[in-house]
Amino acid sequence: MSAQREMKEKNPWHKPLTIIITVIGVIAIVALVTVAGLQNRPVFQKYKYGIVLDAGSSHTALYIYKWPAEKDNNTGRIEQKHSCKVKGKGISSYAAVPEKAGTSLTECMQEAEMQVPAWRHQETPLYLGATAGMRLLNMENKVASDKVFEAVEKALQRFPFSYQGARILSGQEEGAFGWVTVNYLDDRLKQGLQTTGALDLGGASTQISFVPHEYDISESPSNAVAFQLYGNYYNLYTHSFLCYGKDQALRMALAHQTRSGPIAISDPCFHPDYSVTRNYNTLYDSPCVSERKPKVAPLNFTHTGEGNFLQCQEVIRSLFNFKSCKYSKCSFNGIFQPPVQGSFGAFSAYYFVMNFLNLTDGSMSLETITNYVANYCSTPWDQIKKVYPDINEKYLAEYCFSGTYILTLLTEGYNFNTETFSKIKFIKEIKGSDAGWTLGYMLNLTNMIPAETKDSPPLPHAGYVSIVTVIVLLLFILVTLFILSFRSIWPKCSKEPQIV
Ligand SMILES: Nc1ncnc2c1ncn2[C@@H]1O[C@H](COP(=O)(O)OP(=O)(O)OP(=O)(O)O)[C@@H](O)[C@H]1O
Repeated sequence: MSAQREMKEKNPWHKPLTIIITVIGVIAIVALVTVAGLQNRPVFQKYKYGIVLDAGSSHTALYIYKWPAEKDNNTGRIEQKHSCKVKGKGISSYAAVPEKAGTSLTECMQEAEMQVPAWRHQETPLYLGATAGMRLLNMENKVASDKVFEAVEKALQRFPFSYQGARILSGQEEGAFGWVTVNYLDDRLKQGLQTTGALDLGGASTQISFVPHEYDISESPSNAVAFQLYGNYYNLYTHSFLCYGKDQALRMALAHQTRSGPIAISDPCFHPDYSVTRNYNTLYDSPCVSERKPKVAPLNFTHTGEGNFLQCQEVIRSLFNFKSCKYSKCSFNGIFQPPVQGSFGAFSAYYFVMNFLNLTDGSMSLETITNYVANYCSTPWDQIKKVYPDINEKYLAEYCFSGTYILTLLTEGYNFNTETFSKIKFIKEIKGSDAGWTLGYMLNLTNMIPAETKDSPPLPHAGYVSIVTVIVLLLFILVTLFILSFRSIWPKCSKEPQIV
């Protein structure tokens, strides 16, 4: 009782001051936390956009990408917002009527106008990249190729976007940008993780790209691409085989079988009972086979199926030259290739074909997959048509060839074995964005991947609020202690101490 009394005597202002400090403190904390919370709440997300047209040999596709506007400085995550498949064939097929190459793009471009907010149109970059179809047309007929580009440019410039040009990508660019796309979408570049290789099977060319172990780039400099991304260095091996996309490979396989100009062939890569009439001129109308056209041949030949996987592999093997290699190691046709290494993402036709055959599971061994394809090939054509009535008949007829081609290319061409094959994932997209070269191409042209700076992500909202709260609490305690330590010089309160 007397101790309490003593306290009161010593701290006559003790109680009111404590209450005032507490009230002010609580108000300050509530105010600060509220302000911190409200201020840091993400504002209505605004996006920027970029458009890339992939003018492939078989068709053209339009991709729209978007990224948060406030993170324009290399830190925002870019994702695919929309894609549009242009109706009809690839732009190279319009060599005889170039204007149609331009008009064919109209529908998808109109879709892009709807997809990108109007107030962003003028600042949205628009690119067109052409791949193997135009590479072949350019080799075959440069004038026709230029005319197609002229028509395409004219058509694209009519739209309100920021047109950045149309050009043919080199095979090396196609391979390297496909690799960038896969690793960017997987977040491997930013985090400096081990990268994934990229396998792309188009209609007219195919690409393989990966970062090999102990890679001596001087052995074949034309296959090396050096990158510095997010502060990490990569020595990428990449090669593009022109004419080894699945459509041109099929042409080569048919050319091999019709080299003597027969009136009919029995093809092991097509189903038993399959039979169509094909035209010699149409078959040999490609730089991939034109030189092999038989001197004497009828107008047409009958193409019938046999459905024999092993014999089909024999035909496909004849498309690869394994004889000459001036390097320490080659894939085929005398092209340098270090041993395949690590995991791979296989996309485009690799995915279309393996997905149709139900072989994208990942748990299936190479042997199981091979047996499945062999069994599929031997199934009669009538039966196949009955089981898959809704599948495009051209694709359906070719899955036996395509499946066999994929397995032969991977195992005998690139030297994947049972173990390394199991590290291939057949993919269409990653986190909602299609796998392919287009995203990597745009990232490069818009400088969206910094070479040096490592990204340090901003503090998440909850972390920010917690830190502000802790700082406020600490400040509050500090101020209280400070005030209390000066209590002896604090002016006396109105009430005189009562001495009882
Ligand atoms: N659902 C499908 N089933 C089977 N094949 C398909 C399917 N869809 C597309 N294809 C074929 O897959 C191949 C690859 O298609 P993709 O669009 O990747 O090639 P591209 O870009 O036209 O060719 P390139 O890259 O060589 O210029 C083409 O031959 C195409 O016709």
